[in-house]
Amino acid sequence: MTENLTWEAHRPGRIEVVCGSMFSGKTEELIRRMRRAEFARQKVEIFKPAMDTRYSDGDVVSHDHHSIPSTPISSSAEILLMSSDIDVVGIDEAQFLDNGLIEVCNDLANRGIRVIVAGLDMDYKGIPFGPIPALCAIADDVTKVHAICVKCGSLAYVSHRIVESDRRVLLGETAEYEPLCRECYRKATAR
Ligand SMILES: Nc1ncnc2c1ncn2[C@@H]1O[C@H](COP(=O)(O)OP(=O)(O)O)[C@@H](O)[C@H]1O
Ligand SMILES: Cc1cn([C@H]2C[C@H](O)[C@@H](COP(=O)(O)O)O2)c(=O)[nH]c1=O
Ligand SMILES: [Zn+2]
Repeated sequence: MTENLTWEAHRPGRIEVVCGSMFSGKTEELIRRMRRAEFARQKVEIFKPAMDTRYSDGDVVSHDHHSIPSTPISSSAEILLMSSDIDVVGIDEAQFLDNGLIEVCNDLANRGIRVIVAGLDMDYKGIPFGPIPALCAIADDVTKVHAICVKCGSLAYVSHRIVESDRRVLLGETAEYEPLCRECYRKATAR
């Protein structure tokens, strides 16, 4: 774990990215970091794309049903408008937000705000997803988390879609996706 453990005491602006496949623990890790910031009496605000209505309209909810209140947004620019006077900004499901998010996160960090972004690094085809790759490039810290491959038990690296659809955005959970390792994904998608 490369989280900066001295952050609570010093409060430099920074960008942290938590990325990985579905079920890898991104949301749990985001909630953990936000709760620790609250214990440190930091003012926190969590955002998520309004279109992510999977478990709740308002809360960020993990697959294990841990939750934290959030503000749904339709565009990354709304984060800037709502972050004055905030110490720590959290953003979940950031792969669904527009590329303006990269500049927004930079602006916030340059103002001294700690920004924690969680999102899918790749879509179901294994292609880098939305603003996440660029955010990894400019981040001060990147944590890649891993689910367990449901076929063989090794570390998963990608989310395999198990329903018929070639839309990039398709909300879902275990009925629609399974985390697989490279080898099992290759076998599952071989024609
Ligand atoms: N194959 C799996 N590997 C690891 N965790 C899984 C798996 N399937 C379900 N889970 C559950 O998902 C939880 C992580 O949920 P969450 O933080 O919402 O992940 P993410 O945001 O990365 O999709 C784990 O604590 C575990 O209870
Ligand atoms: C791979 C992939 C996923 N999605 C959707 C499915 C879920 O609603 C979210 C990911 O949520 P999680 O917290 O990471 O489990 O994204 C998608 O729309 N397209 C994809 O390719
Ligand atoms: Zn496997």
